Amino acid sequence: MDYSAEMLKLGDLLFGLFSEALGLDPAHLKEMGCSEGLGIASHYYPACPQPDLTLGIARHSDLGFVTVLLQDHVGGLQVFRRDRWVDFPPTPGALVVNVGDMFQVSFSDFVHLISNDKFKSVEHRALVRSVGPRVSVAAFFGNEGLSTSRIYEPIKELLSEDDPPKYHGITVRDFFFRSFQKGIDSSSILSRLKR
Ligand SMILES: O=C(O)CCC(=O)C(=O)O
Ligand SMILES: [Fe+2]
Repeated sequence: MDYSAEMLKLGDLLFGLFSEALGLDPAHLKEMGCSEGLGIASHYYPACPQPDLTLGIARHSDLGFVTVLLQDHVGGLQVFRRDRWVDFPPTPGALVVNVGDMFQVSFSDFVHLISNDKFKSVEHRALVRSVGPRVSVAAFFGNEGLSTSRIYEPIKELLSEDDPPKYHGITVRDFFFRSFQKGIDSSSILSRLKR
């Protein structure tokens, strides 16, 4: 409960900063409901005797607006960048966002969509290790439980004649539904919402 409450505060702060980074009013993304629908998933990856034969979590990008991930010291998270998998090693005490031990923020498919490609969602996966267990805690903003009929589409203020909308709008619920139909480890549903 405490963790969720702190995450909600962090969410307000982050979405304020992301709004400003997009050149929008600081309250813009919060007013769109982006900091709502918090879902928290805790992962437990046991030590694996043959880590080369499996994965902790397969390649994917997160679906909601933003994910804040807390990971322990074991490591295993990888991010897909410039056509290769890059380790995202835990740095004890390092603050990527100014809270807790080791936080990192990844943009999810929905922020990708509403920002019209200005923020890009990041594909990632987690390996397993022969040492462990490894524990991580992912806080997802814009979780499937966000039951609103609101259609999320590229933000009008970010569009121009030279920068037309790249995606069709969709509700959070439909977005999750269609993504779960396709399963993890296949191309993002964003490609199917392209105009
Ligand atoms: O455990 C990790 O490092 C990644 C977890 C993750 O990607 C997720 O929960 O979406
Ligand atoms: Fe993820």
